[in-house]
Amino acid sequence: MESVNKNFNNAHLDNKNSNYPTADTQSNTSSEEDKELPACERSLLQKIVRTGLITSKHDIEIQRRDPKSPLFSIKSFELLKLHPHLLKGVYEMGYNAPSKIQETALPLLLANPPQNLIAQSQSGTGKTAAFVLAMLSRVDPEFQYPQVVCLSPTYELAIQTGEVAAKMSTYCPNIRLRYAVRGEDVEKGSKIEEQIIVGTPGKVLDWATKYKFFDPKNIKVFVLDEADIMVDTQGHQDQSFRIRKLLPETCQMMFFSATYTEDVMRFANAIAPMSVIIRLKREEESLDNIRQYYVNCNNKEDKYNALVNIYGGVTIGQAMIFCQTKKMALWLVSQMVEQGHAVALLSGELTVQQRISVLDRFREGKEKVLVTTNVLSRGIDIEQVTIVINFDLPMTVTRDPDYDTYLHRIGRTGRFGKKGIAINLVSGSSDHFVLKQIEEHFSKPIECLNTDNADDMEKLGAED
Ligand SMILES: Nc1ncnc2c1ncn2[C@@H]1O[C@H](COP(=O)(O)OP(=O)(O)OP(=O)(O)O)[C@@H](O)[C@H]1O
Repeated sequence: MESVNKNFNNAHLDNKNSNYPTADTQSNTSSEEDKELPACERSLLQKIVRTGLITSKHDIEIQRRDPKSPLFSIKSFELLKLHPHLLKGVYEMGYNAPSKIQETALPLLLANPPQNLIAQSQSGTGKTAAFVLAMLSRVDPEFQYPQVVCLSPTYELAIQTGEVAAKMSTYCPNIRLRYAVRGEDVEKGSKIEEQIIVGTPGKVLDWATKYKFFDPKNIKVFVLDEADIMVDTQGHQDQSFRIRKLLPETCQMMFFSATYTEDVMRFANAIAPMSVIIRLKREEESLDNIRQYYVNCNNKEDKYNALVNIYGGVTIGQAMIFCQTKKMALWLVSQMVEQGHAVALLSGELTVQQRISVLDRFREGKEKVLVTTNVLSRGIDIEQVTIVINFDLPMTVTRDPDYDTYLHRIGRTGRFGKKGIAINLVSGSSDHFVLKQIEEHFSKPIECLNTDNADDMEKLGAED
């Protein structure tokens, strides 16, 4: 029998770049400034570029509905009494110990009788890995019909979840997964034999009700992922709820969200009543580990020269360069490419598939420099980036300092030992004024750097 990863014949895993939808996910290209990406795309790109866990200093907050049910946390995966093949898959993924959210979520998710769970923690804290492990553990591979349904807000996010399931179940050859996403079809009149369905709400609802490709009464686990994105998407809440109503009373509900707004909680309580609610406070970005500099420049050509000096002077790590407009980003990239530098450009007019491909290459180190606009200013955390350069300072439309964007561009979440360098290229008195305000706002010094001075440049490479 085939394992999960060998059985994604209804999806396009082999060539990420060939089948991603584009039309409805393209950004507006008409404006001069790139708009920020929609939440679902940000979430996807963040998953693509992330290479590790976001660890948290905070404690889990637990709101328990049923005081009789046991609640404990585990410090090792062994304590979960997983099937040995599943445990092997977990270790092979490099997960040595459970993350903070997993410590509390996993015993609950695997408990008998099954418990409903609502879990909220920021992206990157290990939610997907937690529910995928629970989904795989609950499957009975002896039976050839769907037992688990997992809903994701978009095609791409569903594929990401499926890929985690594929890896984790490498040694569980009898567990199989089916994608229920746009473009996938099941032969009319036939029944799905795979035990896990991962898909988008509309498609799953159609498969359950209109085509009856599977019997919802056999579903033991219902996962709703990225709930905050679901509530923002027209129709998803309603479709999810309609699916939920088809499921048996005993079905275990697992509800995951990166945020905890009123809308999300209303949705959560409708989907997963009588849940244990666990929350992990967001790890705030900070400038603590960042050395900040500014370089005096006369014009954009001067900025470019400064950049080339920095680029030549610092050989470690990777750099991200932020421009305020697409036009400026294009100009900068063309200059750098002309001089033979390997640079990548990420701007708003790219399709989802192009963005993924740019970020994949950057993450793999094929390009050392990524030039981007505000599309990436928020919520994308590329760990291996050691230098962030503000080719243009972040400003609001009224040309006031945009403190949030500054922090999001260069700040780091409290990951131990991650130092960074931020360099602001400033030209003209208004830039200087904005820089001064930024310095005062964060109460952190921004030092002057002369990129023509060898001693100054040496500072950049120094450890502290
Ligand atoms: N216990 C663990 N040990 C080490 N790495 C882990 C562990 N759990 C998850 N990871 C890794 O950490 C990263 C984030 O995990 P995961 O995708 O599960 O987080 P998430 O909270 O679901 O984030 P998102 O909301 O973006 O999906 C992934 O690269 C994942 O492989």
